[in-house]
Amino acid sequence: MVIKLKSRAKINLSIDVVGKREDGYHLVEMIMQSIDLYDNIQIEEIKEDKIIIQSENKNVPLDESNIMYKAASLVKQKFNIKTGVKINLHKNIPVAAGMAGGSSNGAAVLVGLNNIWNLNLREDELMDLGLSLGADVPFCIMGGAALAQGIGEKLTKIKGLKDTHILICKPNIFVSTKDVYTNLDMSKVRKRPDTQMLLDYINKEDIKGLCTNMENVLESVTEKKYPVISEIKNKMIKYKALGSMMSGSGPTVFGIFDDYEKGQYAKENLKLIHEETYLVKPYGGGIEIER
Ligand SMILES: C[C@@](CO)(OP(=O)(O)O)[C@H](O)COP(=O)(O)OP(=O)(O)OC[C@H]1O[C@@H](n2ccc(N)nc2=O)[C@H](O)[C@@H]1O
Ligand SMILES: Nc1ncnc2c1ncn2[C@@H]1O[C@H](COP(=O)(O)OP(=O)(O)O)[C@@H](O)[C@H]1O
Repeated sequence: MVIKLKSRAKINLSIDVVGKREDGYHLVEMIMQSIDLYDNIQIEEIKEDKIIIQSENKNVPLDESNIMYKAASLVKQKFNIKTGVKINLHKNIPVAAGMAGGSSNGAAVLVGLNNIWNLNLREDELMDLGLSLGADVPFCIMGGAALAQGIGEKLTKIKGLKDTHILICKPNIFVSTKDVYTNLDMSKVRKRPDTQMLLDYINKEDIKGLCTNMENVLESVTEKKYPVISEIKNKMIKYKALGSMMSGSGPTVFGIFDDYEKGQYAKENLKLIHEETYLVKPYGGGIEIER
């Protein structure tokens, strides 16, 4: 059996850190939004008891460290499955970018194998399984838009963005999420988000209110190290984005536009310098099985 999936990226419309767990993981409050930028994944069942990962993207590991390998291995062990899978990944989501590309790929493999091996796991069971692969994996399974708490796994669905255009721009640097959290010093954070106020703006569809008040405390680490992030944010505003911010641990910067033409103009200009620039729409779902 062969199954094809769309594995979608996310952006964070806000990130606050409200505490730290004993194991070093940070307690967060984040507003998550799926976007219609996706990787294509094909999973094929094979007779041998093996997990084979293939990708044409040179930045993606093909060994046991690939989160898709970890997801398949977890399912095989938990359900004592003796056949294997060949997984092919076509990457469109920038790698190590703050857009949960890897987490989304892991989520897609869980959803795909649930289908291939008729495991009949409910979405909440898949999300519990996904948490052991990474803090953002449960959200990637659910998709749409959510308030994320805990370490990112306590999810409350929210309405999310609709009629906006989101310009994604990833400068050619690679950021480690672990390093960013490790170097975070909350006393150096200039401004923290008022999460409830942002949720109210989203609920009222007041995109301007959202855009002028979005904050990501992780910018204090990544933006300081890489000035190119501030440069892209300034350009987004110059090209008439309603607001611009870094996503996740970075380095991707996004800008929100209410007008397609303005977004397109900004894209054409930013793409001259930063190859990985995409104009996308918010998306209301998570992983999608292609029939
Ligand atoms: C920052 C965020 C915002 O959505 O996204 P990305 O930048 O990765 O896209 C997430 O919190 C990233 O989630 P995710 O990338 O799944 O994290 P994991 O793989 O579980 O953890 C990677 C490392 O980040 C740190 N980590 C992660 C999540 C969290 N709430 N606190 C942490 O301190 C831990 O040090 C961990 O070793
Ligand atoms: N399927 C995968 N796709 C992308 N990166 C992966 C994957 N599996 C493991 N990785 C590793 O995870 C790291 C973080 O990648 P990624 O998930 O794209 O970052 P982020 O969550 O910041 O967007 C990469 O540097 C890469 O080595």
